[in-house]
Amino acid sequence: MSNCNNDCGSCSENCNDRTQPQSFLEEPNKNSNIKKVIGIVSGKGGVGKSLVTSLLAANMQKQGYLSAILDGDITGPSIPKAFGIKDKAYGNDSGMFPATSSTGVKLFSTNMLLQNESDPVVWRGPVIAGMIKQFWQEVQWGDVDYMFVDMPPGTGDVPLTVFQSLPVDGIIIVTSPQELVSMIVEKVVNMANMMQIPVLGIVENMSYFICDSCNKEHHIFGDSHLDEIAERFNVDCIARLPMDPSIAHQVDKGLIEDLDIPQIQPIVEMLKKVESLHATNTEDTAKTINEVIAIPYDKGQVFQHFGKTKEFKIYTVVDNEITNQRIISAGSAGHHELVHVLLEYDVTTLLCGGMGNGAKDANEAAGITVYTGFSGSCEQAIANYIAGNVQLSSNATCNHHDHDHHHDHDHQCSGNCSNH
Ligand SMILES: Nc1ncnc2c1ncn2[C@@H]1O[C@H](COP(=O)(O)OP(=O)(O)OP(=O)(O)O)[C@@H](O)[C@H]1O
Repeated sequence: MSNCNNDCGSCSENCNDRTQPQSFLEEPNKNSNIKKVIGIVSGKGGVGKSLVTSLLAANMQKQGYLSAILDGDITGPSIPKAFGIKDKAYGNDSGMFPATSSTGVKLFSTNMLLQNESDPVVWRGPVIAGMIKQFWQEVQWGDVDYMFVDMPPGTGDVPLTVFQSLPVDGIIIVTSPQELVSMIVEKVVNMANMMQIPVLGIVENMSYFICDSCNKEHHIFGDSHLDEIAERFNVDCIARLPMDPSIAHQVDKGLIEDLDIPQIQPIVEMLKKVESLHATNTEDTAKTINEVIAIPYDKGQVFQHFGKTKEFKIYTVVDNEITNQRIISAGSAGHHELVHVLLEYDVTTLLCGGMGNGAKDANEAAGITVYTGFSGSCEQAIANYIAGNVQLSSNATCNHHDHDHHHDHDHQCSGNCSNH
C-alpha cells in the first residue's frame, strides 16, 4: 500500500500485510481516567443483569475501589432506581457529569436524560449503540478503578458494537436457571472470542430459594446444569445468587447499597485480580520525554527477539516530539555487542517484545532502560510510549530460544508470556 503508515489498528484497508485487526475503540472523554471496564451480559432481559451490575459496583466501592456504572440497557434502564437516584443529567463544555450515589458510585443512564422516568425509549439498534458510545465519550467520569457496563440484553448487533467500541477487559455472564443456558453461554463465549475479550465467569441468579421455615435450599426452577455447561465452554461458574424477596424490596426502595449478599464476594475477589487489557499509564502521561529510543526493527514491526534483531529503529524524542528517526544495522554479534551498538547512538531507552535476563542486565548495566511487551508496528509502539498509553513492564520475559512468541492482540501486552 503506497500510503501505509504501518498502523494496522487504525487502518480500514483490506490488505494482505495486515498484522493486527482494525480497532474500532472509541476514546473516552478527556476528563475520564478509567482503569478497568467490565461488561455484564445476559441472553435475555429480566434475569438479574442490572442487579449483578449494581451489586458489583456497590461492593467494589465498599472495598475502596472507585466504581462506576455505564447503564447500557438503554431501553430498560433500571440502575438509577436501584441506587435511589433521580438526578437529571447536567454538564459543561467538556461533557456531561455522572450522578453519584450515597457511597460514591458514579453512574450514567438514559433515565437521567428523560423528562419522565416512564417515557418509553423506542430507538432502533444503531441509535442505541450510538447512545452507549456517547455515554463513554461525552460523560466526564473522572477517576474510575472499575467501570461496569450493564450491556443491552442479547448477543446481537448492539452488544457487539459496544464491545468493539469500549475497551472491555472482561465479561461476566448472568443467567437464571430457566434460561436456555447452554445456547446463551455458547453465544456469549463465541462473541467474546471474536472480540478477544476474556469471559471472567458465569453468575447464576435466582439459583435457589431458602425457605424461612425449614431453612433449606429449594431449586424452584429445577436442578442447575451450569457446572457441566461451564466445563464444556471452559468458563468458571463464579457465583450462585439466591432468589430473595428482600433483594427485590431493597432494589425497589433504592437501597441496593445497604444489601449484604455474601454470595457476591467470590466475584469481588476475582475482579481484584483482573488484568487490564488496555491500561493507561497515567504516571508517565504527565512525563515529558527527552530520550533516544531504540526498537528492534523488522519491516516496520517490533522484532520480537532482541538478541537476533538485524536492525534497530532509533527515535530521538525531544519534549515528546520525534525530532529524528533512522534505521541502523545491528551487526551480527550477540546481545552484549548489541548494547555497544546502542551506546554508539546514545540510546537511553529500549522498547522491545520479549527479552531474557542476560540481555536485560547487560542493557541496564549500560544505563539503557528496557521496557518489554511491545508488539505490532514500531510507529504505534513509539506513539503509545510517548502518549503513555501502555502498561510499561520492565520485567525480563520469554526465553525466545525455546518458543516462538506471538502477540496477536492489538494492545501492548504486559510482557508476561504466561498470559498468552
Ligand atoms: N435474586 C433475586 N431475588 C429477588 N429478586 C431479584 C433477584 N434478581 C433480580 N431480582 C429482581 O428481578 C427484577 C429484574 O432484575 P434486573 O432488572 O436486574 O434484570 P435484568 O436482567 O437487568 O433485566 P432487564 O434487562 O430487563 O433490565 C428486578 O425487580 C430485580 O429486583
